[in-house]
Amino acid sequence: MIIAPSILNADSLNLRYQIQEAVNAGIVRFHIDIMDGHFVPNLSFGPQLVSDFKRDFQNIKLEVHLMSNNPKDLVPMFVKSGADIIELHYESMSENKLKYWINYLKEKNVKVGLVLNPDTDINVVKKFSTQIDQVLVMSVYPGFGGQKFISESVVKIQKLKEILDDNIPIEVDGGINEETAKMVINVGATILVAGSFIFGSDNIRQQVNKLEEF
Ligand SMILES: O=C(CO)[C@H](O)[C@H](O)COP(=O)(O)O
Ligand SMILES: [Co+2]
Repeated sequence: MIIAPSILNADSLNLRYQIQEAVNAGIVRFHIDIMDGHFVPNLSFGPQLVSDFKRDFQNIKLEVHLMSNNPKDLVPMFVKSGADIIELHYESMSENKLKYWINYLKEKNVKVGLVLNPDTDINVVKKFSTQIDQVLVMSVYPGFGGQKFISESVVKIQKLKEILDDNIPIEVDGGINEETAKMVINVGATILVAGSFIFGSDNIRQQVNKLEEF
């Protein structure tokens, strides 16, 4: 099981210290939410954050959750910034464009995740399953941290597990806490994104430990 903390709701002015605390608690991968103010009604980080992060935490893997319908400008930027994994929303572009960008990332040796919004049919993954490295199931509507976990996500993950090859891990993003983590792990999720549960507390190590118990 991998825990990928989302720094979306971390304290921007104390980011380095909060990241370091999570690393000290054993975290080896972070989730960077990129919001473009268009595909989702919020703004977050840019490629500079990713390159600074990679410069100062060289052993840490970064997954970029790209919430944008402007892949043409943003995908190359985040490849250049050093992202290890780029996660593209099924809903953000046509299937042909998605195939194009998945191939582009493969050629650049960047791993690819396919992201599904809460209302998206899980069967769409079948069209991409030979090309992707992981699937990210959104358990909230994308755009903001700190939302409530959508409980229907559990059945969705269970069904996705049945149609996906075992070598494609399922990641879950949104509203993850001790209870919801247990629910999604029980049905086959192996990567958990957790934002406010980890950074909304004064004790980051303790929050990481709580999720790592499973
Ligand atoms: O993609 C996201 C929102 O669009 C975030 O990754 C997600 O919301 C994590 O935050 P939290 O754990 O607080 O729900
Ligand atoms: Co995210």
